[in-house]
Amino acid sequence: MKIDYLQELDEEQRKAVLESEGRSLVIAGPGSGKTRVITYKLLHLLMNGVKPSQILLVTFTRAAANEMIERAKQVTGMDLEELTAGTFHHVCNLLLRRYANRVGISPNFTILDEEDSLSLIKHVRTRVLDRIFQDEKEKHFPAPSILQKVFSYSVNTMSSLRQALLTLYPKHAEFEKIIEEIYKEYTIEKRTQNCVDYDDLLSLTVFLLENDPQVRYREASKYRWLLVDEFQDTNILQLKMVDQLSSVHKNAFVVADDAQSIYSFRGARFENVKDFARSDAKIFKIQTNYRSTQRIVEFINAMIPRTSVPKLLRSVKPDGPKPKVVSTWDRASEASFVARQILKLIEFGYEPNQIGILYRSHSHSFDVQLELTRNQIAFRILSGLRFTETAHVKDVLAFLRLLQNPKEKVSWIRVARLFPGIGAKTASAFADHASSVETMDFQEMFESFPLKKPSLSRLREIFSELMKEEAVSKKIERLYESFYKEYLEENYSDYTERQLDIQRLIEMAERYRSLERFLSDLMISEDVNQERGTNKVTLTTVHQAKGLEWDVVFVLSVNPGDFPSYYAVIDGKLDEEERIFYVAITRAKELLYIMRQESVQRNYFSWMKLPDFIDGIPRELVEWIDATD
Ligand SMILES: Nc1ncnc2c1ncn2[C@@H]1O[C@H](COP(=O)(O)OP(=O)(O)OP(=O)(O)O)[C@@H](O)[C@H]1O
Repeated sequence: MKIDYLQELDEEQRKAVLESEGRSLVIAGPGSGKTRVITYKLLHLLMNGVKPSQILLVTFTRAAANEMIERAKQVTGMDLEELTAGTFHHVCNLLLRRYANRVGISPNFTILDEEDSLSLIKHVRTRVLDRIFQDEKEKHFPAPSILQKVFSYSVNTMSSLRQALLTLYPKHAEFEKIIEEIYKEYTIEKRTQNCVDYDDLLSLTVFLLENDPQVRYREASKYRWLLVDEFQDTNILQLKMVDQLSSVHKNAFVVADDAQSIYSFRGARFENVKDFARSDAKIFKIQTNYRSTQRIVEFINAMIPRTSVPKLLRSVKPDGPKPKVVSTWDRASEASFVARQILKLIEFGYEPNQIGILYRSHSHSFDVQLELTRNQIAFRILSGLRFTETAHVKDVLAFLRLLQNPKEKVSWIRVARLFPGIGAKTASAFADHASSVETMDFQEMFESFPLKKPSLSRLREIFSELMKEEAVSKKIERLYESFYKEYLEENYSDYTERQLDIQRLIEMAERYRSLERFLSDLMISEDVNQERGTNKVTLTTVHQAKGLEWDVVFVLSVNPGDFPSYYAVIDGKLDEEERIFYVAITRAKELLYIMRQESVQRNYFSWMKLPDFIDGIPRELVEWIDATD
């Protein structure tokens, strides 16, 4: 039995399993079998006398832990009930149930999920603002979702609220004191209600282990081995936990691909891998790539992020075509190239579900969504809602739909509610009125409505402005500039992404003369996909593609400003952008297309001289395709 399982490992993997002891770091390349190594380490420990109760296995998701345990059960035939396994949050919960009193809560505490925590923040925020501003409304004060992000970032990076605010939302720095007050009251609320949020689970555990040597010793003595997967995405609190819980037996086996650390916005700390390596850890590298063909692996080797531990991946797969860099003219021609190519690939025998379209930002996929729909190619989207379903695109479309059909109630209710002082009741009353009056004229509709409110006058003005514009794109532009841009800033923490979506919608509208045609093209996209089965092309952001793979991968919009993202570059996060690009290209098994648009080079960001990933590609490793005509 022992011989069998070790033979399923290659030499580097076997060495990592057999020779690791004390603090050990397995630096793994993409597609090199990280899961296999950690599972076999677990097996190996169990087969060599370590009891299940002496092992702590920490994974990124609960499902990953379950899979590993199932495999270990199959091979060892052992009962593994006593093994502690799951995410960091799961482990924290177990510990805090035991020692809650020592951190000022009762063991029967309840856990708030993100939505619960958001509503508590909302409640506290209203109370504090009412107290400070009384009747005056402070309309520029950050929304509850922004506060939630700031609080969470500050906990997970162990930085002050001020630092978190300056990093994430410097434009709200003037409200620092009030935000601090809300945070304090939010914390008190949680304590008096005996509940904790996800971030508390981590921070209270670390606080407990750090400040109570007795508990630390008792808990750390239990575990002879700590096994941690996806270590590149841990934050500072999680690193501390690993150190604390391995402080007696000193056996911590962590697996990481530092080049795939892409969650810094959630507080993940890519430096954890380097800090761990520096702390006299034994280092193992696993560098055989079982996923991609030779040419793709050569390309991956050339594109390793500059800040990563050097690795040289070897491929075991037969040779295939070189990755392709395809120049198109703009988003529309990129989309039509991708759709045409997919039709050819399917004709050639590739299954749609073996094709992935990856992008840095959800908005980069809009034109492709439209083009796939036109070509009757079914797709599924992992990266969130279809763009016509996102709240902000729906808002804009509601205005346009009313311009086309002023009788449509749903859209009236939607647009009216965007304005302060208009609640559900007034919105419905106005919608009823608008759909029942004879006239199709907006001004008359507003004039004949008995209730007068400043917000309704503002809405009326907006419609009169929109009527003045002929072109569809100009209508959206006007709406955006005069009202909606500011609305997004005030209501969404991720407003920059949403603003980009609207700009993309404007670009798309530029290709249409008729409003009716534009709206129908956007709306019919739903139907085609619902009719099809599950064999669909996948559209996803690179973040959501983590751990996945496809035979064919298209990476969209590799243009300076799009990918690498403009916002990340100006925030000094180019290194993380390089890692995101690395994750994207390492998902491909056989064919890889890197798409770029020439028109974007020539206007937009060209004067800013933003970094360009295409410049860093060695010419001989790829095939260059000019599809600009
Ligand atoms: N020694 C091996 N021999 C044959 N196949 C292997 C071996 N080790 C791993 N594999 C296979 O390689 C593929 C990639 O493995 P896995 O998905 O675990 O990679 P990974 O390191 O998690 O990749 P990534 O981090 O890029 O998502 C899997 O299909 C796995 O079964």
